[in-house]
Amino acid sequence: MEKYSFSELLAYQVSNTKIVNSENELSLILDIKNNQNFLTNRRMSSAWLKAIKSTHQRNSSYIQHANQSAIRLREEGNNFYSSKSGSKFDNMINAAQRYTEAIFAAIGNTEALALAYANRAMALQELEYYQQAYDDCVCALETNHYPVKLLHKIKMRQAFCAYYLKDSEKLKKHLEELEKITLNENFSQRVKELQRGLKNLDEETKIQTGEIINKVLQLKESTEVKTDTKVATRGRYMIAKNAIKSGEVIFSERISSFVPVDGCQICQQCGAMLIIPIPCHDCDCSIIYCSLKCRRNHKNVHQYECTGYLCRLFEQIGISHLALRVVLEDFPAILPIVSYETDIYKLWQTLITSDGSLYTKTYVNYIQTLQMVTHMQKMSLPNKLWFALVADLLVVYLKDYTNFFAITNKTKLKQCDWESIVSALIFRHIGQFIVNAHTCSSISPTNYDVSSTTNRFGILLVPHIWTKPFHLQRGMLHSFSETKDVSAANLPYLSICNHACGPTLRPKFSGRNFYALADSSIEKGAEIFNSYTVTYKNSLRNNRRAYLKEIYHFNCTCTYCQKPHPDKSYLKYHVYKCRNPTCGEKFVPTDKQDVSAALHWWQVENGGVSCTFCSEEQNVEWFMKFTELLENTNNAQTRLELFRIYDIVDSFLVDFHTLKMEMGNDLMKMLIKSYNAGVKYNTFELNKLVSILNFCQRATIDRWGLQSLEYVTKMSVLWDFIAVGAYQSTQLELKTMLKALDVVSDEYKQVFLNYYNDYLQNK
Ligand SMILES: C[S@@+](CC[C@H](N)C(=O)[O-])C[C@H]1O[C@@H](n2cnc3c(N)ncnc32)[C@H](O)[C@@H]1O
Repeated sequence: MEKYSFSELLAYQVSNTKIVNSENELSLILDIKNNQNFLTNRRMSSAWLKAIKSTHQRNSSYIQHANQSAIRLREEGNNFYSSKSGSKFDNMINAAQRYTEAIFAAIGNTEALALAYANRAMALQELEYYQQAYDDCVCALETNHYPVKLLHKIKMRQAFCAYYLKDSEKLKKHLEELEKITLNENFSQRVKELQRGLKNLDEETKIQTGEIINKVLQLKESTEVKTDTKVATRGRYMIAKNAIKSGEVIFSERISSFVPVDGCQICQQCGAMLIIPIPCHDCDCSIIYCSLKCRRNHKNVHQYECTGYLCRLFEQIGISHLALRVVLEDFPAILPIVSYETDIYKLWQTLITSDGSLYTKTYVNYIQTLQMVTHMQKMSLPNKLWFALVADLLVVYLKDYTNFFAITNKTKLKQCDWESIVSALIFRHIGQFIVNAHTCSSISPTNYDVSSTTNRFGILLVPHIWTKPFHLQRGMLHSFSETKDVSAANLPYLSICNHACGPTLRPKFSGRNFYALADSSIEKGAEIFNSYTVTYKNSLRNNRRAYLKEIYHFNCTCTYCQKPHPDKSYLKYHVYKCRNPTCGEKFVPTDKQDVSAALHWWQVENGGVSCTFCSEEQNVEWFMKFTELLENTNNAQTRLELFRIYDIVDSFLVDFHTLKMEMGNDLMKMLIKSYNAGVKYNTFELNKLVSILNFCQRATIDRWGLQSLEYVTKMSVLWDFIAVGAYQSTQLELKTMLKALDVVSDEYKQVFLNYYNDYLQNK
């Protein structure tokens, strides 16, 4: 079986299942079960899962090699820890980074792992990450391989961390533990010091960590849900109950379930990105947490997913992972309410019919998910079968590798019926998430790959950018000048919003909290629109329409799509002035085959652009030259040439042209790097720099608005130039820029605010 890939397995099973169309998810699952090839398919699924599991089984030479790597990395960390040269802070960062790599390299429950955690705790304490250091001590002890002779050291570290965290309860406990150990003079002295500290600790000032991001916030009073009875496809929609001002929160919602995308390094429980990772060794460090608290809170889910992560199952199933996650998180809560049912069909109706008894229990979150729209019925039978068989495969996984179905033991239905129900629920959620899942975007580090499988220590442990926890070095805010999709989430209330190509809301994702901010002033009674795709300022109507029709099954008739020139707002970012002296017309490149490629010719190999009036091919050699020169901005001559090219193209690329903005942004990023490397700019260069920065700001606001991640990432470069004294902003400008941070997650906002307070507010 191991020679089959996931898609080959599914394709074979689909071709092997001869059934007619069914009316709902449960009937299709039951039809599949009654099919004559069902047992063969099931055996294949089991064998395939077994095969991928054995592929990831570690042999003894792997284990030996892993432990050796862990020891070597820890020693590298020790060298940094005891280094006397260079900045102490960066040495500690480097040490903690190597210890983290040692943690990832080590095998679970070994001395190598215990020591890697214990040593990281030591570096993190120096770096003043006290809660993380405390958690590391616990992780070291949990391995049951921490050397007994060193126990006093780790207990002492816990006591110190507890003291700094102002946690008198824990401090007391660790002091009592230390009193039972025979200590030398030095350690006894430290215990006395801590005993004095305990007396002074004020319980009320206990530091709360990780709480901001975890606070449950739900705000829905300003909105109301209606149902369109005239245009059936529009279904439910949301309106504003009161007038809402631009930038205000329209509603907020707790993300009920999410899964990281592309192995993004985020805490599986709270979604935080700025973390010192604690991996799960049982699944080969495939997932991480920001704290032991999050690991504890996620246990009810991870106990069922750990083996799946170990054998890389979830990487292969895309959005179906979110469907499984929702069942794992939400199904156990409704089980006691529906466990009286003796008939599987009736049970299914209770689950999916909104006038059923379950739906009177408004406190049950899962019912909001169960109500979400699905277009599964509109899919072709082979497509439906594919998803149904993925759901069945996941049930086989739960059966073979977890004790998930033990929760159904004391119910009236048989386990095989519950298997069908769970399969049908996963299948239903897959259909729902095709049109309801939300992609969470976040600011992301530029010099650290958050999806890397080799570097998994996290941006907080990258040297030469931080001065203390969450405070950056001057000129280093551009380390956060990119955005990335980090997770796929279930947000049933946001899912009620219908689509418009110019949305009324701006999403803000912060850990597990979601906020819908008003894009502009909203009148009482106006509909709240989300955008399911790229907005009208960033895409062509036909492309959007085709996508919305194919995935969401409706024809977009929003005000932007109905305008006489629906692409005008987008094409204005692609206007050229013909270089042919006898022509000189303004034109937008076009191509019958592929308009997008014609508009973005610089991203296409050997791409070029021709005037649509005189057909003259325009000279674009400068673009290659510009890109090449960007590599060497430390050189004064190169910079002069870059500014010269930028000036020349200014008259060719009209107004807020996309390419002119991209070139400006790239140039600014390279120039701040050069500045940090010691390059000083003369007055001519500073003037150029200011004018390009101004242009990029205006162009970004025109296209994405001030409250957008796009703007904040550009602002990060601008703030660097302000911080180093190369650009001056008025107080009003600074205030406006601070407002833009409303759209950023709380953890990144804190980094930006710290930067502002450290380097900008007195400029
Ligand atoms: C995320 S749901 C939105 C909420 C949905 N109306 C409901 O009743 O739950 C997406 C689905 O709503 C419908 N929809 C969303 N926006 C629409 C629009 N502008 N016009 C028509 N139908 C729309 C489509 O059926 C689409 O697949």
